[in-house]
Amino acid sequence: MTDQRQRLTRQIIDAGRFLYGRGWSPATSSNYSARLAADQALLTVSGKHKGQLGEDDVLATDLAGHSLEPGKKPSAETLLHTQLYAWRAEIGAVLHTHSVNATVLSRLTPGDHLELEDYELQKAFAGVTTHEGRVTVPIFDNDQDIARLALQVQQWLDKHPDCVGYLIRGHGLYTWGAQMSDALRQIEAFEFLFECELKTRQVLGR
Ligand SMILES: CSC[C@@H](O)[C@@H](O)C(=O)COP(=O)(O)O
Ligand SMILES: [Zn+2]
Repeated sequence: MTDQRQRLTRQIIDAGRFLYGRGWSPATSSNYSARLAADQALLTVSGKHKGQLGEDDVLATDLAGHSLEPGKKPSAETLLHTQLYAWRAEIGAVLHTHSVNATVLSRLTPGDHLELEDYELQKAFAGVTTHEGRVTVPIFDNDQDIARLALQVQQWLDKHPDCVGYLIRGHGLYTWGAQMSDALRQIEAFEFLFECELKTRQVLGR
């Protein structure tokens, strides 16, 4: 194994322990990845408990989502990762989680997006420097046809190049960053903000 693969594998395993520990990756849900090379990603295999990943529970793919390791079963949502690496050369890590708050908020929000505004923590997102602005989070209807879902996502990204993450309704969150630490920071920020949104709605009876 190359040093680079070993380092990224460790980051994925550690991310899984952390995200499972926070309750954001229950019951084998979620998938994680890191860019292995300009034209390759390293992704979690399908169906594993994400709090108990081992060194063999990742595989390399090309950016069209094809496995480069035939003996291993790639994540069902591989394409949702590789499309991001193909979209932006600066993306180095992608995380997908299934928290209660992301799931409930996406179900309670009608329409195709959610606006986060006036929160200081918006500054945890790449490119955001003030609370005085809106972070728009698209919400795509869930779809078991991942290629079709990836097409919807791509259409949004092409029109909104500053997008920092998205929700899939009743399913979960995708976000990304230059490094694994950036993607983890954004997951935490989204989770904090989703909880604020849900609590605010509860208090206001909305
Ligand atoms: C355990 S249900 C969750 C899955 O259907 C899927 O949404 C998911 O996040 C994990 O799929 P995986 O194929 O393990 O990467
Ligand atoms: Zn999922």
